[in-house]
Amino acid sequence: MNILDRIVADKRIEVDLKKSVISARQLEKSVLFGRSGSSLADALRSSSSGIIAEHKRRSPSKSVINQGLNVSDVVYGYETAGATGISVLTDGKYFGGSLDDLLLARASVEIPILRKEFIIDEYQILEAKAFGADVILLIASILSKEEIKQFSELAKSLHLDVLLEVHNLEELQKSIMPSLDMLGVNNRNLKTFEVSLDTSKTLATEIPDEFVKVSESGISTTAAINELKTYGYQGFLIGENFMKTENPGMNAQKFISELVAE
Ligand SMILES: O=C(O)c1ccccc1NCC(=O)[C@H](O)[C@H](O)COP(=O)(O)O
Repeated sequence: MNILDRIVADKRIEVDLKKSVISARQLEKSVLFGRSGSSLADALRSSSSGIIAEHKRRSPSKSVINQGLNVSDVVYGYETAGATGISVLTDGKYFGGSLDDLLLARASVEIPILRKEFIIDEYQILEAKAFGADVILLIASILSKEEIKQFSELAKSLHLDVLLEVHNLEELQKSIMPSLDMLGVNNRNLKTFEVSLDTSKTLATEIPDEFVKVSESGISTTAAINELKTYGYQGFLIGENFMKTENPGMNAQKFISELVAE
């Protein structure tokens, strides 16, 4: 079994257990469920940096990245640095994240927040809304076309943006539908962990113009972003490059200042 299959198998067990503790009805009663979110896609269309800065403690490909930081400090640092959006990993077992991280992030920043999660059930979309997210991630390789449609339509009905992630042409072709806002190309193969920015470059022309294009993973230089911009990308998801330092917010500030000055 590859790591992605393992993550998804564990996620199914986790979601079934959670449903028995907090019902969907209870999630819908949360104060944040009624909050009108802000659109990451709109923010990216008018942003000069396009940076979506991620809170990421560890990962299957790198194990520990940075476990000693306070999520509120990190995301506030990102917002102050000029990030256009924030990504918060909520998976516990493989990434050391939690829904509490999402809640604390929501309490700390105004800019759009992406719940970075392996969504395989509508329940997780209700959770995203109840814990303050503005955007959900759907990963094409773990979902059928019907699930992508069902989940993205539910998200839109809750006024959440949808970022659909692909890694190859087949995933892209099966996924294109009007209920998506952003198409993300993950430069990391989630089964082998191989990373290449060429993945974003190759798939760029296949993404219809109505979707905001987001390049994800393995981005560590402003030069890489300037090159990806020539392929039409407006969003750039960066985790490890910021999180591996003592002060991710300060690191992001330096990076974004350099980017917008070029
Ligand atoms: O990052 C991993 O090792 C990973 C492994 C398996 C599934 C997903 C994984 N990462 C999720 C992400 O998409 C990244 O956290 C995100 O794009 C940021 O990437 P990076 O800038 O390379 O940290």
